[in-house]
Amino acid sequence: MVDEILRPTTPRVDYDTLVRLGRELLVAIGEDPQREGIQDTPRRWADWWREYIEYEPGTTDTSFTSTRAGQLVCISGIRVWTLCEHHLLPFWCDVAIGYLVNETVLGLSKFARIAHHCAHRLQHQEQLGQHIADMVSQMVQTDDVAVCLRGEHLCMMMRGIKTPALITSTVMSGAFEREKELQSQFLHLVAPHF
Ligand SMILES: Nc1nc2c(ncn2[C@@H]2O[C@H](COP(=O)(O)OP(=O)(O)OP(=O)(O)O)[C@@H](O)[C@H]2O)c(=O)[nH]1
Repeated sequence: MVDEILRPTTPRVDYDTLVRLGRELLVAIGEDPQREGIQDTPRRWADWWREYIEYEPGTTDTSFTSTRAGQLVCISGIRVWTLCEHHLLPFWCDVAIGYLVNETVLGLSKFARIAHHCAHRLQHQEQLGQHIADMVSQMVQTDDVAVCLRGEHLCMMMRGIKTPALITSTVMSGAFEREKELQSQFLHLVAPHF
């Protein structure tokens, strides 16, 4: 299973510690954890971390035998939310994935499951793109994989430089790296979603 290769086991949170840290966080920012309205906030905060970290993507590897190799398949418009590893603030990314069919055709929903699976960790955008490309590549058993991401980072929007900005990154492997025409075709086909 590819999931096991890229991420040996689903990580587990230390829930009780998270609840305690949630309480300490409130105190550290000058709040009274006993104040009405935030008494359950440490528990909710721990729940959110658990939901995020212990995310289960479901089955990601249903595949079929291809009748003919060479088709370009693109899946775009997948939106994921993830967390910037520098500031622990969210960023969203719209994800487009393309591959040249070899012998294996992956179930269409699995591309979105893979993208969400890869999103549920701390990282930066370039890592997210590479994780998705690596996992898709193993699933479809070819290096001919392209991934394009466009994202907006709260660590740039609501703090620091405080500017809206869209960040686009790409991963081009195999034929997508070698053949500029194929690369352009992929980017043209997924462009309406960006
Ligand atoms: N390449 C890349 N950089 C990121 C990503 N997310 C956050 N960063 C950047 O990580 C850098 C961290 O820089 P530091 O100078 O250590 O931290 P900082 O003082 O909070 O930086 P500012 O955001 O400029 O205020 C910043 O430039 C962020 O914009 C990402 O997904 N990819």
